[in-house]
Amino acid sequence: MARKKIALIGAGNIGGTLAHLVGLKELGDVVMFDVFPGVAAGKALDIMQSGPVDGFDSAMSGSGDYSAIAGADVVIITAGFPRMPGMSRDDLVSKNAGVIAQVAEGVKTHCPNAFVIVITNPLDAMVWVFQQKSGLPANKVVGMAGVLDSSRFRLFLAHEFNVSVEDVTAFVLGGHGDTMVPLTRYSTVAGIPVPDLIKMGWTTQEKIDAIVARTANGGGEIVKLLEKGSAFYAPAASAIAMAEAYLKDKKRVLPCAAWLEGQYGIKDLYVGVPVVLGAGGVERIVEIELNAEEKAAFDKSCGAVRELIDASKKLVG
Ligand SMILES: NC(=O)c1ccc[n+]([C@@H]2O[C@H](COP(=O)([O-])OP(=O)(O)OC[C@H]3O[C@@H](n4cnc5c(N)ncnc54)[C@H](O)[C@@H]3O)[C@@H](O)[C@H]2O)c1
Ligand SMILES: O=C(O)C[C@H](O)C(=O)O
Repeated sequence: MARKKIALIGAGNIGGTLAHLVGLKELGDVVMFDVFPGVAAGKALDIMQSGPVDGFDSAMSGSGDYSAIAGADVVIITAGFPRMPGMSRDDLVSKNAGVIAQVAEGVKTHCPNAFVIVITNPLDAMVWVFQQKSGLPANKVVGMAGVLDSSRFRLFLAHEFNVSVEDVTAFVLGGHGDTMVPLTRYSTVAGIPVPDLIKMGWTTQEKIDAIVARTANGGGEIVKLLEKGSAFYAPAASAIAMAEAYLKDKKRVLPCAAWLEGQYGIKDLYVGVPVVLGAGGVERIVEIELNAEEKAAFDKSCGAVRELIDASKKLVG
C-alpha cells in the first residue's frame, strides 16, 4: 500500500515539529509548503536525514509551489503569524485571514479530497475562513485547539493530584481564546469526576479554580516565556493525534473546532466541541449535557467567535 501524503502548509515552528512527528510515527510522506520555500525544503531535508537514525522512511520535501501538495490525504495548516507578548490571539485576525484565504485556494485546487486541520490563530475564525473559501465539506475541515487546551488541563490536574497524566481525562470546550470553557464536571482521574475528588479531600475548589484559570491562559503563559512566538511542541502533538485518528480510522473522541448545525443550540459556527474523528472526518458531534453555568460560559465563548468571524468577513468577504 502506498504511503499516505501529508501536506503541511507553513514550515515554521509548528510545521517543522509536525514533519518530525509524522516521520517518527511513520504516518506517511510529507510535503511542506511555505512562502519561504528554502526554509520548507531545508527543514524537510534535515528531518529526512534523521530517518536512518530513527528508523523511518518517510519522504520529505519542501516547496513554494502549491502543485506540490497535489493529491494530499491530510493537510495541516499553520501558515500565518504567531502572536508576540502583549498581543491576544484575536489581534492576529487582520494578518492571518488573508493568508488562510490564499491557502484555501491552493488546497481547493490541488487536494479537495483531503482531511484538513487548521491550526492558525485566531483558530475558530480561521477554520471558518478556510471552509468558506475552499468550499470543502465541513465534516472534512476541523480546527485544532481543544486537544491542546485539554492536554494542558490534564497536565495541571495530574500535577495537582500527583498521578499519571495517562489517568486524567479532561475536556475544554468553546472558542480557543480567553473565553474557553474547561469543563471540571467532565474531567476525571481514572473515571472519578473532579467535583467528587474535591469532596474526597484530594484538592480544594480554590485550587481547581486556579488550574482552570491557568489552562485558559496556557498559551499566553508560554508566549510570555518565549518572548518571540508561541507554543509549538504540544500544538504539533495535538494535531498529529487528530491526523492519526483520521488516517487510522481510530474513531477517537477529541475536542475539535467543528461545524455546528444546531447542536448545543448553535448554528453555522465553528467552535470547540467533542467529536468522533475517524475515516469519515468528523463522524459525530458529541452533545454532552451542560448545566446553566456551563451553557452560559459556552454561549459567551461562541459570541466571541462570532465577533471574530464578522471581522474576518470584512477582511476577506
Ligand atoms: N490552534 C492552536 O492551538 C495554536 C497553537 C499554537 C500556535 N497556533 C498558531 O499557529 C500559527 C503558526 O504558528 P508557528 O509557531 O508555527 O509560527 P511560525 O511563524 O513559526 O510559522 C508560520 C509559517 O507560516 C509561513 N507563512 C506565512 N504566510 C504564509 C502564506 N501566505 N502561505 C504559506 N506560508 C506562510 C511563514 O513563512 C512561517 O514559516 C500561528 O498563527 C499561531 O498563533 C495555534
Ligand atoms: O497562545 C498562542 O498564541 C498560541 C496557541 O493558541 C496556544 O494556545 O499555545
